[in-house]
Amino acid sequence: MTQQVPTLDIRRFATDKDNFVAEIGKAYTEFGFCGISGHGISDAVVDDTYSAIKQFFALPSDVKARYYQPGQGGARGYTAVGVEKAKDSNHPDLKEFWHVGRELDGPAPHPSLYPNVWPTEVPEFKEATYRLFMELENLGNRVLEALALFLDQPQDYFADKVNFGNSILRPIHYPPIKDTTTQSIRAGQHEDINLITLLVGSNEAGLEILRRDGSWLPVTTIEGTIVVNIGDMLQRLTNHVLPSTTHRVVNPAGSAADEPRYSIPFFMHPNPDFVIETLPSCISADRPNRYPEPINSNDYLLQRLEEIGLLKKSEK
Ligand SMILES: O=C(O)CCC(=O)C(=O)O
Ligand SMILES: [Fe+2]
Repeated sequence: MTQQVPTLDIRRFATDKDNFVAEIGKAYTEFGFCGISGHGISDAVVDDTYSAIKQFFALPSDVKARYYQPGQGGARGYTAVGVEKAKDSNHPDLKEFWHVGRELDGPAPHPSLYPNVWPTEVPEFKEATYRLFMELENLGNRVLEALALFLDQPQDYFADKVNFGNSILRPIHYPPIKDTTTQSIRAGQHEDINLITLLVGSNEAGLEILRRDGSWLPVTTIEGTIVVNIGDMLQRLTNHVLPSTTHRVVNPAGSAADEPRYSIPFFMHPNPDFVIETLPSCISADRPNRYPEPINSNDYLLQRLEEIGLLKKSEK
């Protein structure tokens, strides 16, 4: 059977709400991933961000390294190749990345909402990436509204749980692969930690999701589609009604290994003090509560950052 991650036009959430909610729910229960078209984020916003991040990643390593922020678990600024690895893997991922967090008007409502740092070498970096951050957050809020209805919650269920979310935009550069005998891959198989992830740039080959039968399914979407997937925090909140699907980015074969790959996931997080407690509507006789112990989102995040090598025990 040929399978493909479905794509849905989010404009139908306004015009054909009930069917849209049922279809997005089906896409996520089956795949944990769904392509979103009709999102209204312009090519210019995306292109400006790609142009800025490519300029940054092209800088000398020692210049980039100055933007590493010790003790934050990579929460803001730059993280070099060889630092992050998938949980339970011994081989670090073949990628470097930058994290943009939420800009705040006043004092941070939680210490984990660190201030941003910006690369002075690329003056347009801040405006371009933060514009994309805001537009993706907007889109993420609409996806969460649809998911709230699918979960028998009020449409605005997530609104006051994500308004100070510790969300991050992660521009990633996967450099050309020089050592083709490496045991590492671009991104080892993993599940995302957060509520939902919105991925811009999924048109480039490499992303694959793990199906229940153990096979890997490449995610291919048409240009302009934003891929949105469920992370572990939402999987936990929904008692696995919405599954967080394992995925990876594989190394390209042949001469394609000489080409870099760029992508920009936006990890949407709840407010740091949000307590993840299984939704009663997701518990039944057939689906007993897997998580009787609620957990604070920030504690959950710190535990997970340590597992993937971004935070050392002593820094917690
Ligand atoms: O680069 C991609 O396509 C996916 C990246 C990813 O899965 C991640 O950073 O969590
Ligand atoms: Fe991921």
